[in-house]
Amino acid sequence: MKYIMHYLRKLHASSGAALYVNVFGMALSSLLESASLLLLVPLLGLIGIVSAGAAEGMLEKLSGMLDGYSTLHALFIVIGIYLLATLAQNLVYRKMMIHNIRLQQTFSKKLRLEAYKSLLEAEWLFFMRKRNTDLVNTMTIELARVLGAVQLSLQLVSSTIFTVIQICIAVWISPLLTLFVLGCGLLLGVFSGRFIKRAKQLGNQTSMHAQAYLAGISDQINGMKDIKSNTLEQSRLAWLSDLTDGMVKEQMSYIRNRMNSQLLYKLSSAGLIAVFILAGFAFFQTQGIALLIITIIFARLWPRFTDIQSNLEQLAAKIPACQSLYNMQKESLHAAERLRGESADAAPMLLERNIVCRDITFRYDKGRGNCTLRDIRLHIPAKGMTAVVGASGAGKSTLIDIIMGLMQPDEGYIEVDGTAIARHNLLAYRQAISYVPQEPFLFNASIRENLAMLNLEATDEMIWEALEFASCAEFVRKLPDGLDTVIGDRGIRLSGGERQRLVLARAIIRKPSILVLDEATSALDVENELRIQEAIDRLKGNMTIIVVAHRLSTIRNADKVIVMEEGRIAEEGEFAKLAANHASLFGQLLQKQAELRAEASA
Ligand SMILES: Nc1ncnc2c1ncn2[C@@H]1O[C@H](COP(=O)(O)OP(=O)(O)OP(=O)(O)O)[C@@H](O)[C@H]1O
Repeated sequence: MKYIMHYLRKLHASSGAALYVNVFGMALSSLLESASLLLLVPLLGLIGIVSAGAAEGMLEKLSGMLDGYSTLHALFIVIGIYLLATLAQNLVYRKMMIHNIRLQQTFSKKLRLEAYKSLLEAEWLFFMRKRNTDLVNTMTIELARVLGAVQLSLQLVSSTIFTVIQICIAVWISPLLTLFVLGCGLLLGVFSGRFIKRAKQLGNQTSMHAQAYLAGISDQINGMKDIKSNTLEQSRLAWLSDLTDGMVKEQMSYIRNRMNSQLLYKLSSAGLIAVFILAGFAFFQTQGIALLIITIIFARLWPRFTDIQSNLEQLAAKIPACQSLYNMQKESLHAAERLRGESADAAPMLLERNIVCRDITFRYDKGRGNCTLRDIRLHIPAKGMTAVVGASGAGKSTLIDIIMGLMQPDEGYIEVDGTAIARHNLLAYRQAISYVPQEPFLFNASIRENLAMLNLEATDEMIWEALEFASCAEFVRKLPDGLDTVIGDRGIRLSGGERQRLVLARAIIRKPSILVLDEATSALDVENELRIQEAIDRLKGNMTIIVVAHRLSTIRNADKVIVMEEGRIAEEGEFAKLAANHASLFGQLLQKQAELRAEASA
């Protein structure tokens, strides 16, 4: 319940007084509905279904008010009041429903924004530790279930208010009989506790299945080429079949649990009505018309008990989703970068002299395990091209993430032109960097939008200039919609090389002081690679370029090469000098690549 209360408190904070207006409106609607029901008493007396003498106590008073009128007039008055009460109830109900949806939608927007903001503000390490699809699952399926839980809670409050009002009226008419029925209801509530518990267990399974499904299906759709080329279709179908078997079982258990509880409620409802009609006559001396009214009230009230029970079960099944969103927000807030005193549009830092790594040490598993980077002392000259090379797992990407300010070192720090990078200037530093990742990522939008995202003031002229620079203007010109062509998941398909060059154009349009390319040429053929090389050479001298390279042929023009080995800098210097020393690690790496290339072309 703690997790649901957390989101209800948020709803309260988001809606303020409007929430009380809603609850009050729902209560008013119930009251009007009950009032119109009560008018049936004199109405029935007037039209002679029951004799007027049968109405006693408060029923007598109601009928008594109409004493001075002729039967026809009294009938019109009662029907008029009945119609007015019904009209008022429906108008209030309509208004409240619209109000309710507005509250829900506002809250839904607020919750989505808040959850996404907490994710966006989390440090990069948080994302490295999480499975992407788990985050996607929480932000989509689980978040929708949380909104469902909040809606159910509101329904529960309104059902409870309605029920309480109806009970009050029933108590007014016949306290003893009402207490008797309530006693039975409570007893039933105690029995049905196990249905709610079971629903919560099944809700946990729903969350687990949704997580496994999303993770598996997105992995497999991303890896479809591997599946097809390795003929894994049957095994993947078997995986899905097993998973869906589990889902079917869980859904069947859930529906069985719900149907069982409803069966219990419905049977006991029929039994109860029979018992209290008999008891009304036998023990409580309730008069015919009062008994009729109580019967009507309880015939309407009992389904509300069933609704409350059903809402509680559905709510219990959604608790795991609330817990999952709560935990994600808590963890991401805990991992927030806590940048100090900087707004998101901080002016980019200018790099004039150098970037220096001062004795940097870093571990992924804090306090445990080996250091991924150890005592890194490094000097990256401004406006030059620096290449980072090394065997797989040597720590190249980790070093780049630290140099880009995405991860903070455990020891040591980064210095830019003699100023240490810390929380107060981290954002300005990052604004100075553009990054071309290993796997080129493009947003699901037009080419123009993709490029303008990094420079809101970019004109078409600037966009074409960047495209020319990255050697992609030619193929963009050939596209039917030119700059308006939609790319990304739902857009046209581009080759790896074309995507890579577009990402490079996007990086350039920002006119960054520092350009970081993580194996940016890995997806390119020889011709494209050469064109990219030319683009990078053109950029040399204008900005500081840091390249993580696997293909050593692409870094021949680097001003400085850094060779990494097991988290340390093993060698550094000019390409030609390092290459000339065949005994050096770099010399060996070159040798190995030359052999591999020779084998491949043989
Ligand atoms: N998120 C992570 N959590 C724990 N360890 C990690 C994580 N990412 C990388 N490592 C480990 O840190 C070491 C350095 O990894 P890194 O990715 O920096 O190497 P790399 O030189 O870039 O490798 P590659 O060329 O294969 O990309 C490796 O041993 C790797 O297993």
